[in-house]
Amino acid sequence: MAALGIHKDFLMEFARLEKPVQKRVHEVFDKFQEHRHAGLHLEKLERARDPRIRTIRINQSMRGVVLAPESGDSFLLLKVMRHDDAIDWAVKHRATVNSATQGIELRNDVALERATAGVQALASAAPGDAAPLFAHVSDKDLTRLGIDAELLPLIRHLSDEAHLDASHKVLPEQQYDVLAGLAAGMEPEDVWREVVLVQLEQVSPPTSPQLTIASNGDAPTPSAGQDGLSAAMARSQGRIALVSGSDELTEILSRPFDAWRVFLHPSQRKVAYRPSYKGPARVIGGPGTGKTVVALHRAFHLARQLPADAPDESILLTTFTRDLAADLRGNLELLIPDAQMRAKIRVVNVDALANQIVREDRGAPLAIVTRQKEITARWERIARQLGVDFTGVFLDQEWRHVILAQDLRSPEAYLKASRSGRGTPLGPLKRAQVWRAIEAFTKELRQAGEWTFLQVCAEAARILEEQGGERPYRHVVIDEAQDLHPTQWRLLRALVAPGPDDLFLAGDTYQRIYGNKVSLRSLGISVTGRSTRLRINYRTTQEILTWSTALLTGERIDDMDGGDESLTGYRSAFHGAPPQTQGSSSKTEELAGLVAQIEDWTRVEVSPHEIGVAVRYIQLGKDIAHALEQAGVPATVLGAAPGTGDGVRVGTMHRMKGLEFRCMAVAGVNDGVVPMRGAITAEEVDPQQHREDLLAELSLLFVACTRARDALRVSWHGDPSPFLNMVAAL
Ligand SMILES: Nc1ncnc2c1ncn2[C@@H]1O[C@H](COP(=O)(O)OP(=O)(O)OP(=O)(O)O)[C@@H](O)[C@H]1O
Repeated sequence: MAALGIHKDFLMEFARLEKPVQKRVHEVFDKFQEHRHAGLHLEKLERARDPRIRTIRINQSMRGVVLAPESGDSFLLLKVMRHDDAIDWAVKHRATVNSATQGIELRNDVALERATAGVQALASAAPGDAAPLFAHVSDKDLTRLGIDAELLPLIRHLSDEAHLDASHKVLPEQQYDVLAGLAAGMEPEDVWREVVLVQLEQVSPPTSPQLTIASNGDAPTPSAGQDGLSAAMARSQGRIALVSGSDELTEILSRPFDAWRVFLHPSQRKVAYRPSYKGPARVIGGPGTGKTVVALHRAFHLARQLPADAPDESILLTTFTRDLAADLRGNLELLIPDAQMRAKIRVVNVDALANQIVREDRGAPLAIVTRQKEITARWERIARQLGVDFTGVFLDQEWRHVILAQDLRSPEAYLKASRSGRGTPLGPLKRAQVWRAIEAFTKELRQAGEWTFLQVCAEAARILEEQGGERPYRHVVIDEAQDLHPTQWRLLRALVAPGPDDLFLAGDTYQRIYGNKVSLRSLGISVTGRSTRLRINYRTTQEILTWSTALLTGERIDDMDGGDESLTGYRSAFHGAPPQTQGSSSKTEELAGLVAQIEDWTRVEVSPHEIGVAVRYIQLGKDIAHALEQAGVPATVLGAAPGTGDGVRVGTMHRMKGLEFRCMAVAGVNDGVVPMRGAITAEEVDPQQHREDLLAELSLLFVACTRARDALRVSWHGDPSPFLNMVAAL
């Protein structure tokens, strides 16, 4: 049986080709099963380091590079390039099999030899005092992790991480992954488990999306009878997609930019396509590590596992906001072209779902009080009327973080409740006063027929619990889990019966921006032993990641499960320019500099819609959009009154959550604005809440900065935000 593999690089290069050339590439490889027998015109090259690497004519100027062994029926599309570049690439490269994972790796022999000679010459000319980067790892361990003897002379001379990064291009990718893990401080045993074993475990995956994208059928698994190349291709998931036929080739090539549909990293695939979890499971990881991608694939996997008679919308895929839910819906369409299969998954944000449950129960629409300012003002008025000495902010926080969070329904329950997480102790008398204020506040809402969002969630959970019986969903998949309030968790818990594959969560507590802290265990959701961390960032360059991570260094962040989170070991798959920081003396000057930068970006072929601008408050965003429009650059303010929807996307930092942009500017990062003075509880009111609020503001800046793919610019006018002190030394 002929097998065709597509290397990730091939798809990336294909994506950048003009449409007619793409069409031609498609024609050349379409019906590859028949062609192979008829003999694809694969040309051998003289002087090639690897005689199995051949080229094929696409058109006058472009050639494909293909790995095609002498015997056997399989071939692998490696590159598609301009004629001379393709020949040059093809003669210098060699395909080998990694000794640990048995997957295919590619190496540029010529560059590798040159780099090795270079470091050796340098080391003998100027021997340094410092220990080499991998002095602590034995040859035996390196070999066990798949580092081959040929590479050791180079690796043993690497002096630091920057040196390793500089060698990235000449190292075979799997071996680089191993070395990057060791350089980040991981023990060889951890690298074995997280980098090598995940790959080995997938030698015979039960099913994989790359094989089922078009057919949704089961994947052929490599067997001993197939030739070595096809087995090695199957062991290279994450880099090579196996294609089962012409339809599947068409499907993959139809959306080449969306590589996440096809190429999951083994660590992502392992989580998403695990046949079953005994109970709630979750994926964690820093920004851009593909948590949303994994959540989408998990939903797909669960949909495929449903029994044939399962009704539509048996699975819920949910998240925090309506905008994020809309993004998930769009991406699900890309991942699952089959509309019938897609119909098994309902995508809706938690609040909208809660609203629907309560609305249907009452038979009437609900009036929701959405504006936080109005809610605080009501608390202030009630405190005055009752003559109690609490601020509106304090009462609102006590209601949300203690009473609603623990679902306290009586003054007795509140009197006994733990208030851990709150910084001001409250004796019985004070608690009685708070309870009176809460009764007055909720009574007023009830009489006006009004609700807050959290009340709606609490009510929806209560309705489901009281109904008992069958739960509305078989599986619930949750993205941006770090921001959900305990009330929302109680609703999610009530939506699905406890059992295998009930809940699947994706989240990152470093990105918590709404101050909703939870302990999953206390909510009856135990993920112990079913939590996996992703470490490779696919969005942001290493330079932007290092800079942004420094903002949060030293902060203690919980992991929602009784432990602490850590940012160690994260790394990016790309490199680029370091972030720029720019201070100005006035707002006018800052805006002029920002507009000039955006104009520069658009001059180097970045489309306006690939540029994002994040600000802490919307008015500044409107001013920036206005300044851009005046300079002739189209701009849209996200979430504002309907505009054209084109151009540079300008929005609040909150609104940027979950989005990404090729070039990102974070503007107005001034003292007093970031953190926003009004959003921070005074230390005298509640010292613990004060710290939590500061942390949420810091996370907000972190979220905004990590939306950048290639370029990040952070600017301010007047005094810079004190948060920037943490990165000033970088
Ligand atoms: N295996 C992959 N191959 C190629 N691209 C990937 C892969 N995994 C993720 N990506 C891409 O990386 C980017 C980040 O992915 P995603 O949004 O899922 O990350 P995330 O962890 O949810 O990020 P955040 O927490 O910052 O919102 C997206 O553009 C996604 O398409």
